[in-house]
Amino acid sequence: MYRIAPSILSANFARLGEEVTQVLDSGADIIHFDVMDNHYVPNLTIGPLVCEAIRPLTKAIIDVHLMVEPVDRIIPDFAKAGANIISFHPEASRHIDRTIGLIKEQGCKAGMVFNPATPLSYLDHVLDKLDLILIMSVNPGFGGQAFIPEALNKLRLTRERINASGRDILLEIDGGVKVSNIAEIARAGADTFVAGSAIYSAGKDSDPHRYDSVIAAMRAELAKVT
Ligand SMILES: O=C(CO)[C@@H](O)[C@H](O)COP(=O)(O)O
Repeated sequence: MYRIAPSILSANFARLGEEVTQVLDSGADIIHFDVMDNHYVPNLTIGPLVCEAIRPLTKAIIDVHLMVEPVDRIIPDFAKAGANIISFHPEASRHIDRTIGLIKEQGCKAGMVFNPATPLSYLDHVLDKLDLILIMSVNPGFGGQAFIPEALNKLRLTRERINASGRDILLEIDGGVKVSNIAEIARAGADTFVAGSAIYSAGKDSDPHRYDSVIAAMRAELAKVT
């Protein structure tokens, strides 16, 4: 099963609530929530208050991607704000196993995120505790960047490790995902697709169905993958 996860980083923040409900009404599965701290990454975005504000709008999964360092202190705040999945970067945690445990103690699913140059060896010893692995196909910090092709190889290697584990772990890709490359990315092993600019740049602000066609086009591409 494939899941499409629009990144609200590229949404119009002046009307964020509508931007969330409109992508879901257009067939998206998950809301991807990018948290940047101007420290771990050179950009500053949104925090638990915004997560709490959008939580009542939907029962869909809110998938929080923490690009913050240090990471542990903010995890309970996002759990209280209604996050379903919380993912972190291993470089931003002093104690990876403890961070995973903290996310789970708070009742959320735990994900770990791999930057383009982060080795998959961080999965050693903790893979069995993860619910999601996020492969970054851009360097984190900004929407609208070009997909880094090496991410395909990393997806293949990660897919092998997930399959070998026999566990149900989502394999998510994030960065430069578009209608034109989503099928190739799925063939490399991803099952969950974060897309920011490709979705949120579609159509006109005034059209409540502006996201229908881009999400349908992504699904049509995914339907071709065998
Ligand atoms: O986490 C990030 C960037 O750090 C991503 O979620 C981007 O927001 C994806 O944007 P596009 O590349 O799809 O425009």
